Amino acid sequence: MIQVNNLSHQFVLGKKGEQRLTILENISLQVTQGEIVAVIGRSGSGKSTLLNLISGFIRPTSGEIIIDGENVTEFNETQYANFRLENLGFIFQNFQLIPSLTAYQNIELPLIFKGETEVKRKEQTMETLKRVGLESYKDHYPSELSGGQQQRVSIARALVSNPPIILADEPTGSLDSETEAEILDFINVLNRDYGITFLMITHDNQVARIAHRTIEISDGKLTNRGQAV
Ligand SMILES: Nc1ncnc2c1ncn2[C@@H]1O[C@H](COP(=O)(O)OP(=O)(O)OP(=O)(O)O)[C@@H](O)[C@H]1O
Repeated sequence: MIQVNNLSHQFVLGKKGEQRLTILENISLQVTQGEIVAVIGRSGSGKSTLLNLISGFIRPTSGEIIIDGENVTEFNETQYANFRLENLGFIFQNFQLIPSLTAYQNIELPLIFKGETEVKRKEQTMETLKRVGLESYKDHYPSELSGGQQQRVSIARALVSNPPIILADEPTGSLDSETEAEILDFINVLNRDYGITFLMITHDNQVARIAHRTIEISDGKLTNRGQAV
């Protein structure tokens, strides 16, 4: 489903680009359909960089990324943006909801970007709101929701266009432990019932608990930690 081959990334620093910082070196990994894979590693080890490379928000110095049989490394920006809309959902630690939009409007956004009709948008947004159990909160603004509810809205936004893969950067990083457990159970259900593949960054053992497999980044390289307990 996601195949990363010999991926390396250097950030170019300095006004004249005189300095190069190697973050990832010859990384290869595979995530198969229906897996929940956790990426762990100390702060600054390159976990977010790996996710940003897979998402196409930054481009690798070398190597290739194949998602669902497509060599996305060869895509131009427009092709990548379209591919993201169809295939990838995103969940972030700080939810990244738009404060001036209601829960409903935040969830509807990817469908507007996809150019769906109003009728289809309404149908899919309402169905997704039900799936995350927030129907009665649809007209609430993010500031009127708890952290867990905000993360549910952001999960709904990731789910609304039915992507086969969700990339999550510390999805429970700003939640208390009880809400974290609830969101993790929910991710587990989405994986089990809908077969959604999750690639999740975490430095939290709780998150690694629901993962089928854990990968560790250290010194720019990967170590596969095998099956989680
Ligand atoms: N745009 C950039 N330009 C230069 N260096 C960057 C850039 N983005 C990240 N870095 C550096 O790359 C390294 C890896 O950053 P990254 O955010 O991928 O780490 P991380 O493992 O996700 O960290 P954390 O757990 O703290 O979120 C860090 O040293 C960071 O300072």
